[in-house]
Amino acid sequence: MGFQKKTGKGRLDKYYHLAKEQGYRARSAFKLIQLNKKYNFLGSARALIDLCAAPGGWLQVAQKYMPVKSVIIGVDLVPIKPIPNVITFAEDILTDKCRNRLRQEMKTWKADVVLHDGAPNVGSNWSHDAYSQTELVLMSLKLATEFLNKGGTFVTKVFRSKDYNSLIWVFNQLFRKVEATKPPSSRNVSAEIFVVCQDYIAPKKIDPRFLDAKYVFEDLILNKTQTSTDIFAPEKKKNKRQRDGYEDGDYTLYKRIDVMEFVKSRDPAGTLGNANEMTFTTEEALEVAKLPETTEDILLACKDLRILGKKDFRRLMKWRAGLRERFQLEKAEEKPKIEESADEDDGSDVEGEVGALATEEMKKLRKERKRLNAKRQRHLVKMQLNMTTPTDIGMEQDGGEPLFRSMTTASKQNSKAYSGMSSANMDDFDPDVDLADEELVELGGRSSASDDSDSEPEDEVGNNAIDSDEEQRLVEMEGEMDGLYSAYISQKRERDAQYDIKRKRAAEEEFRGFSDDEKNGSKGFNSDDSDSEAESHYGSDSEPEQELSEDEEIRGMMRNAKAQKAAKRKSTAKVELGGRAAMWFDQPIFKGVGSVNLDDITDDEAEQVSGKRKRRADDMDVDDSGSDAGNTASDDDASDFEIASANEDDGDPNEVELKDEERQADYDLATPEAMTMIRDLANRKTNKHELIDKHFNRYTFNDTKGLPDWFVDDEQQHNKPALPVSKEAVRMLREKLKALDARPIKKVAEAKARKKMRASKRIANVQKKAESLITNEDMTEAEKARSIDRMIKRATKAKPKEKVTFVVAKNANRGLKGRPKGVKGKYRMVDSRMKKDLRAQKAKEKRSKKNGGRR
Ligand SMILES: C[S@@+](CC[C@H](N)C(=O)[O-])C[C@H]1O[C@@H](n2cnc3c(N)ncnc32)[C@H](O)[C@@H]1O
Repeated sequence: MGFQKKTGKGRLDKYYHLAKEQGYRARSAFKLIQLNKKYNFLGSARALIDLCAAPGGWLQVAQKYMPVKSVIIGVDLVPIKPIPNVITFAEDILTDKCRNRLRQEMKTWKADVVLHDGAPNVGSNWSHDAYSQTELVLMSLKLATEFLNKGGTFVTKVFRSKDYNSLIWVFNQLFRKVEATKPPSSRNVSAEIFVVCQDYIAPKKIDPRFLDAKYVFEDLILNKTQTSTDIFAPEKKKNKRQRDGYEDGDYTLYKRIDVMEFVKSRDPAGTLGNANEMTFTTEEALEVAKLPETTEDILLACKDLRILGKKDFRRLMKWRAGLRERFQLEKAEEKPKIEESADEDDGSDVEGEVGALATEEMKKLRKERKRLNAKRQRHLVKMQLNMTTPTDIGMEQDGGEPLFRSMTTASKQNSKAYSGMSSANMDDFDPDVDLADEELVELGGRSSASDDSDSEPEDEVGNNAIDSDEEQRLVEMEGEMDGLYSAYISQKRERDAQYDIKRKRAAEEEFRGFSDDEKNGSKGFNSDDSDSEAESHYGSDSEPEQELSEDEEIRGMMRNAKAQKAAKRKSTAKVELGGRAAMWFDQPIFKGVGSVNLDDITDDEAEQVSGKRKRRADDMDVDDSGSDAGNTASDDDASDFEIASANEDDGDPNEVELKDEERQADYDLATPEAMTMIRDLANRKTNKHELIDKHFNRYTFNDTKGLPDWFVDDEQQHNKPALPVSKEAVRMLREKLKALDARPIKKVAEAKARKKMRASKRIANVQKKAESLITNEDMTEAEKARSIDRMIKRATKAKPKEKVTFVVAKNANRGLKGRPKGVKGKYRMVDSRMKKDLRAQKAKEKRSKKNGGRR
């Protein structure tokens, strides 16, 4: 489908093109442009050091935006192609050699700005890269403390990783203002964040531990109860520093899991929410892939777990349930418990006796309950057949135990059996296994069939009960699915940095730093909407504890989800500190560090260049968040799948200003091109990014300045890319049009409706008359039938067309206004010519009929 430009990072986006057009060596140049636009640190700077500067994009920007004759020094591992008025050299910034060289170049000067955009040469070992990056940041900070003027600015790139908070804390010790932000030119998929540290304090003495990686990163311990935090407060679970990549705290990596991980997981919703793709790699998984139940839809859903709609989610859960049964996972998980209880029985003799007595007692109790349950089942059925009333049942309750409470509980238990998501399988039911009360009730219908004491034929009764239970189960399952789905959504959101960025962009049109969010009490993350949403899902928290059976997986999953939610609510990135760090972290300056937010900046720079360009593809974006999400609804709600609007992504002011009607027009699916795009999006043959990419061509950034208006208009009208059109889309559109054509025009439809109404009135009249006729005892049946027949004929007989009298407008009738004398009924004024013509035409028609149609 069309052309696709791909690079290692996924695509060549508009900033790539912009950079090319403006002669920047790297697209990253726009990051500095946008950062400077917000913080304006280049305009007044007289000396700047760029650490990790190759190929020199940032140096070019610095040279352009700083006053002439400023000192600009760039260093990188690799040599940098010369830039006028910029000093560059190749060194490793981690070495003393580099520091000495910098001292040499700076002489007595101090820098106003130190930049650091370093990134280790990314290899396959992500954890190593993330670690190296953090080291680079700390080293560049070290260099900054040496070379920066008091009041100077340090700009650094950091990755969202476990060490993020620690770094921010250190920055806060040395600078008066620290803000984390993500310029629009930084890809959302990238884990990078830029931290702008302003107003260097320049303390006389700096505690060396501030800049010591071992000290800075090892002292943080996260509160154990915290299971998840926002994307800026990644969790840490161990006292020791974990250099194992982003698994715990960072949610930006593309994560693949094997399907069996999902199948075996006790928290399938969380597992789905945490991953991007499920693959069939293990032996078991390959076997699963061959199964007939592993349908095309399942495979598709596995491919992109980020856009699972409710339907897909449900499908995956059911598929998982089937697989768990196939692999007998439920039984496997249950067995140890049974064995355990057997072990417990091997106690001392006294314990054995007590145990035996208890067992005896239990048996009696169970028998009694079985009997009771059977009775209740019968009553239920009777009630369903209107043979009794609910009060009858209530009267028969033993010990005031409410029947319906038990039934509800039972059905709750049943729901797991129905959904196949847990261990209780009706077919596997063994009456000898020690059952929970609710389970007894649940299976009452069945067990009573084998209970001799209740000799009544109960097969039917049992079935009916099961049917009604099944209905309940269905409802329950739906409820639980909703809960699980929302757990999946919230897990996904937590992980999904993109979501937060989009949300922020939608909420804020301005490029602002995280200090604004601090003002909001870090509302953005800690009191995430999803929480309240989740609360509503788990609003039934008031359910009595006992109703939660230990072994149920669904309940387990629900509990997990609840716990996650609860922890998330509490998770204001509560950090527990060890040693002296606790004191430091208590300082007011550290407040809010745990709640750093990403910000977005407007994309004016891009707009300037791109002029009036319109990206129709962006407008084609579908926003489900009518679901979750917007998407949020969309999201939230998930919409079934989420493609954020172009505005959210790009902050394109032109598009923000689009009027509703214009949008309407752009969203119209009246063209086969639009229909093709939407179909491809919906069928996941393409995605938003591909669509956007496809709409960039070599004319995209053509400057229209200075061109005559007629030319620009002409271009706008005719210079459009030829969009792909699929046969299917054309067919659908044609059908749509056909259906439209088939509709009668309004006036005809109204006339037909009037006719119909008149006819139905006549029929109603006839009916009335017929009724009175039937009760007439003076008439014989034959007479009645005849007169009804007549009435019907009269009512349905079409009225003869009223004759139209033609009046020739001559003599007294010439120029007459109003009805001519002596003419009754419909009339029409004609001149003599017309009358003759009509007569001639009629004669002609008559003749041609006589001659068999020949003239
Ligand atoms: C993203 S690029 C910088 C791009 C630059 N800001 C620009 O606009 O052109 C990251 C650079 O960091 C450099 N780098 C990584 N580790 C380094 C180190 N230890 N010392 C110096 N440079 C390093 C890499 O060579 C790479 O050129």
